[in-house]
Amino acid sequence: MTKTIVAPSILSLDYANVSEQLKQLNESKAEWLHFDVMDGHFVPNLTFGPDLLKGFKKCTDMVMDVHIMVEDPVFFTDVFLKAGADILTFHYEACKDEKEVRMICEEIHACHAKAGVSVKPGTPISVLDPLLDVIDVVLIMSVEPGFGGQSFMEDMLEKVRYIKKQIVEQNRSTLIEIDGGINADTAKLAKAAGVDVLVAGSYVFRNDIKAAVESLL
Ligand SMILES: O=C(CO)[C@@H](O)[C@H](O)COP(=O)(O)O
Repeated sequence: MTKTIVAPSILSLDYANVSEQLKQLNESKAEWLHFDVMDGHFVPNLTFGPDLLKGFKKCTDMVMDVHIMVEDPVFFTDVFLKAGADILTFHYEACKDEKEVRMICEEIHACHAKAGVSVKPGTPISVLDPLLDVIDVVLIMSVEPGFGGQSFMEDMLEKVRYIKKQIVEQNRSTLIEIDGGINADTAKLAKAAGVDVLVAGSYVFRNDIKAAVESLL
């Protein structure tokens, strides 16, 4: 059986209680911290900038899994790599063409970070087939990006099964990450379909953090 990684999404963190929640995260089995960057254009919400990422990096050794939901991935890639992203995931839909996706992934690699590419629910996952050689993490959105607390779209599991098959056939080590509506029940479905990394926001932060993380593994 392959190992599952849990990546709590700080979108749902209680910002009146940050240090206590970070302490609990550091004591939990979560290995990645999912940092959602939204520009108010690509998605209808506005979130965090690079200074916050720098701050979090000082408080935890967790892998910084930065997901940029932005219209201009070229500009923001550079900004968040400099701020310390370990994994930088951008959206396929925000790129002009396949060539641009490849170029951004190569820029991320040149900064010794891992490259992730995400697809919204309406985008066919097969668009990533010819790009798997440069993608370290495929991030499948299982809700419309923008907000935490939405319901899991079960039909996204078909995308997981499809891309898993491609990864195996192409003999790649690309990880599959899923984001949106993850709880103990949907995590089981996602893992059975082939997901390696579970992003969970409201489920983790609305419950006992350590127990919630453990229930996803
Ligand atoms: O990127 C997003 C939403 O756009 C996610 O990372 C959410 O933060 C996940 O939240 P839950 O669905 O787990 O509450």
